[in-house]
Amino acid sequence: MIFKFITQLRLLGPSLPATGFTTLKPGSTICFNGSIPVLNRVYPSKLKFFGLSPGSNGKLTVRSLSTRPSRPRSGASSKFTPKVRGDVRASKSLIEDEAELSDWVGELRADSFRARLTSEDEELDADRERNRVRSGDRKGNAVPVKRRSESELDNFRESSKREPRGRLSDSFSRNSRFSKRFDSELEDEEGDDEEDSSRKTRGVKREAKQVDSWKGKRNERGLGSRNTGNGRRHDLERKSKFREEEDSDANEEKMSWKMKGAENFLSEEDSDMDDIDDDDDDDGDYEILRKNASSALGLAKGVNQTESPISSQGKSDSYLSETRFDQISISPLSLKGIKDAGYEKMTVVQEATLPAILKGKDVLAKAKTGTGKTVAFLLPSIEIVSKLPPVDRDVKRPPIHVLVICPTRELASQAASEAKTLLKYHPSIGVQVVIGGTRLALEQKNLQANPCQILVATPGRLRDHLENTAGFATKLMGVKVLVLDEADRLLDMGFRKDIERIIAAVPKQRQTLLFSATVPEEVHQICHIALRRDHEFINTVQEGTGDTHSQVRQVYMVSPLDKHFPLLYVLLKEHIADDVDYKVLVFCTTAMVTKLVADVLSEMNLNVREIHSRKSQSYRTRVSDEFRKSKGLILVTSDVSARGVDYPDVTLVIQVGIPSDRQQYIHRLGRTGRKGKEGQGILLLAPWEEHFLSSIKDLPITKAPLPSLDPETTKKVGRGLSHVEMKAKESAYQAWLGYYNSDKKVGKDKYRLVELANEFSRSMGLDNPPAIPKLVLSKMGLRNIPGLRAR
Ligand SMILES: Nc1ncnc2c1ncn2[C@@H]1O[C@H](COP(=O)(O)OP(=O)(O)OP(=O)(O)O)[C@@H](O)[C@H]1O
Repeated sequence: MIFKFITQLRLLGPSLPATGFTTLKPGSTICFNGSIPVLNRVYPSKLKFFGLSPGSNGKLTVRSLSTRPSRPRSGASSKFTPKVRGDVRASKSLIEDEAELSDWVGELRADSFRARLTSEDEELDADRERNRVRSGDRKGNAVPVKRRSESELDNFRESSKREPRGRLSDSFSRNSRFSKRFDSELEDEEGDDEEDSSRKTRGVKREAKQVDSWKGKRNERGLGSRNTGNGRRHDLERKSKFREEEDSDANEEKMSWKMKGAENFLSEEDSDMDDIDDDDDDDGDYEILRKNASSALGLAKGVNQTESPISSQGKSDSYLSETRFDQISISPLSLKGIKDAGYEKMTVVQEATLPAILKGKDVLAKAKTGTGKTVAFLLPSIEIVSKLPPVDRDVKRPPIHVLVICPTRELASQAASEAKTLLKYHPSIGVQVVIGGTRLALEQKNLQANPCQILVATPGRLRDHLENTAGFATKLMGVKVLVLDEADRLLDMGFRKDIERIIAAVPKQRQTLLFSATVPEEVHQICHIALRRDHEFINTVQEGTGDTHSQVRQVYMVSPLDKHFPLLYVLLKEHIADDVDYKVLVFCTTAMVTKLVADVLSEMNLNVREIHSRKSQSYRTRVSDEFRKSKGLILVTSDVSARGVDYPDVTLVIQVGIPSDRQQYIHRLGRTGRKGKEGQGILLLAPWEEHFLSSIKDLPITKAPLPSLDPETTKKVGRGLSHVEMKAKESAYQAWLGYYNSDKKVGKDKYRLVELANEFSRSMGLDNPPAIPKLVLSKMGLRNIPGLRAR
């Protein structure tokens, strides 16, 4: 009774001691005899502050919000502590040089060793992981943000007028953020890979003739046109669109298909390195998924399972809030920029995060893909900069006030361009972008000539500037706001070293904002390296709605590898026949496999572009811009396009092979269904890849039957494959082997792995698998495995 009284008092007044809470453990529930609904309504943020989530039963669940460095915990979460670094599996990324290669192999060996000696531990870990997943821990949810009530909004509007803008809270004495160092040996993703291109001009012409027979089959698999409602038909009269000659800027692109010993053997920079997510094979879970197959068929047959209201134009407005930008207190200059950008209402995540950011809080925000997170962190950052005293023109090294880090070059460029839009009427605030793949010297010159208060960067290139650009470190000492976009990606092992280096280079007294559509539990464990202890976790994904959009229909198909090329072709043809405005992304496991798939589809006369890390930055930018503006185009891509890239109106996302983890699946799928629009997603797996499904079992993905393949199609695809260069096949084979070798499940049994790789080789039309340099084989831990050819 006394305890109840103290805690209730504490909730009503933060100045009172909360002694009772310190004794509570996460997961405990507290009963408040019916007062919780009232407390939650009146003091939701206070409940959240104490890590308390109100349950449907009127009880509170204690959830620790402390992100202090803690002792290593058991289970998957412990992977984020340095002591158990060895648990991190080898990178799936391209390993470019010998040094990286040795690091990678070091990890690999350690893994193989563990695989042999610690199977018991692994079982234990798997059990813990399963328990964690069952208890819903994986979602890492704090209190989901609901739409603000009018009274709450009024308070927000009022307080936003009262709060001095741009005040950076510096009243927190931070614990040393870097009391621990993490010694990941994995190298960064954004290497300035000098690259490539096959100069080959594919001379691809879109087929004008469409195959009507496919249309009838589409609805059986729930992949009907998004325009079905409008009864849109393919326009047979539409003129063929010729693909641009790819070698128009051939001078800029260098041939990268030189086999450079070991350099060329693995996957690539952009295949995901992370090891956050465990895909434990859980037969029980998978059984549930199987049982859901009936609903899968329901979905496949076009049953509308949509939860959010979709308008007749196939668009849901649920990502928008009721608050208009002109109702909140932001500078007139920003408001003008917003109006020009065409934004009227705030999106839910913008409405939820703006007040906290403007109050100076550190924020970790989770919101679904395509719901306006970029503006959510840019707008308040601009407001903060606009309230700072102007920098004296004579200052030799004008400070950078806002530093935004993005994991890929495309994303960084996109964020910078969004910032430019918002800054249209702020002539005194400059924005610049520094990304890999461009000349460092040119960027140095630009930074010198056009000082900027807002800098958007990829981690590797920023580090480069820190180390090589005179005065750059001094400029970073002016940072007031640090943003990590796609925070979970930036905090995983692939980027950790760079991010730690960057955090060490900016002042401790700053505000930090972490945004992503996926915030796995591990991020809560590790975010203390960037965030203050009292940060707010703002989760706009409502409990029970899942991390993907309900208006995006998701299906998976399972078929032997040798059918994947013909199936992919048929699925694309069907979609093209369905939707004259088709815009498709095909995600592949590695850069070299991406190139192979693009080559095959081009040979089949589909209108295809490719984008991956082995392409020059100028090529990547050009293709990305083209795809953004186009309709009637297929972009075959590696994970360089998985996160954040905002291509409007993507109609279909196909993922071929297992994504590196659950997060990557969600982000890739999130390229469609943006801004409330409808979309479709297909995951094409081989039977031995089905274990991945257990990691996405909470998502509304259902099994769809395979389209039938007539012999003519299979022959046609075979002919297409036979025209693809042998080198492309060799590189794809090696990359494929590298990718699956690092998969926890598939790579465990090396004998089986080689059998599967050779199945992949046969699927490319090769009788014998390509030979692989001995050095490469030994680095991969695959020497003397029967079935491999060494050279
Ligand atoms: N208030 C708004 N009203 C309408 N459109 C908006 C608004 N804010 C942002 N947008 C637009 O929404 C689209 C998606 O925004 P953005 O790319 O920031 O999404 P995101 O949540 O960061 O997605 P992802 O998780 O994939 O990175 C962009 O085209 C952006 O211009």
